[in-house]
Amino acid sequence: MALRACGFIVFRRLAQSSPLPDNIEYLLLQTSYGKHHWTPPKGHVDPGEDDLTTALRETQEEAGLREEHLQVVDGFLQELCYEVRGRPKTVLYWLAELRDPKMAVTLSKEHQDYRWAKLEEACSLAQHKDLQDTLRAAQQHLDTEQGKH
Ligand SMILES: Nc1nc2c(ncn2[C@@H]2O[C@H](COP(=O)(O)OP(=O)(O)OP(=O)(O)OP(=O)(O)OC[C@H]3O[C@@H](n4cnc5c(=O)[nH]c(N)nc54)[C@H](O)[C@@H]3O)[C@@H](O)[C@H]2O)c(=O)[nH]1
Repeated sequence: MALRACGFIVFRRLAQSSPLPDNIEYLLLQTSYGKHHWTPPKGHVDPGEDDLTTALRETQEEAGLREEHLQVVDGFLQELCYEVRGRPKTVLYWLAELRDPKMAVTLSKEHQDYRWAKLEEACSLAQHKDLQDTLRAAQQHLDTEQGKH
C-alpha cells in the first residue's frame, strides 16, 4: 500500500498592501535528518485518522500553528505522488493563511530551520517539480481569488 501523508501549504500576507505576488510568503521547513530537504508542514496519516486531521496535527506538531491560527482556503487541494525508497507515496496539501502574519513558528526536533519565502524562492527551496507546481498552483488560486474582490 502507498504511504500517505497530509499537510498544509501555509502562507502569510505581508502588512503592506503591495500587489500579488509580492505580498505572499510560503512557509517551508527544513528537515534535521536525511538530505535536509525543504517541504511544507506535513506527515504520515495515523491509522484511523482522517486526512484533514492529519494535516492539522502535523502543522501543529511541526510548526506550532494550530487550527485557530489558520484560515483554510476553499477550493484548493493538491495530490502529489512520488516514490520514497522504492515505495509509492501520496501527499495531500490543503492551503491555509496564517491569520496573524507576525505569529512565530515553533519547530519540533524533526526540523532544523524554516523560511517564509516568496514564490520563486519557495520553488527553489522545494526543488521537486511536483512541489513547485503545487506552490505555483496555490499562487494562481490566490491570484484568481483576489481578482474576484
Ligand atoms: N534519520 C532519518 N530519519 C528519517 C529519514 N526520513 C524520514 N525519517 C523519519 O521520518 C519522520 C518523518 O515523519 P513524518 O513527518 O510523519 O513524515 P513526512 O513529513 O512525510 O517526512 P519524510 O521526510 O519521511 O518524507 P518526505 O518529505 O516525503 O521525503 C522523503 C523523500 O522524498 C523527497 N521529497 C520530499 N518532498 C517531495 C515532493 O514534494 N516531491 C517529490 N517528488 N519528492 C519529495 C525527499 O527529498 C526525500 O528524499 C522523521 O521524524 C524522521 O524520524 C531519513 O532519511 N533519516
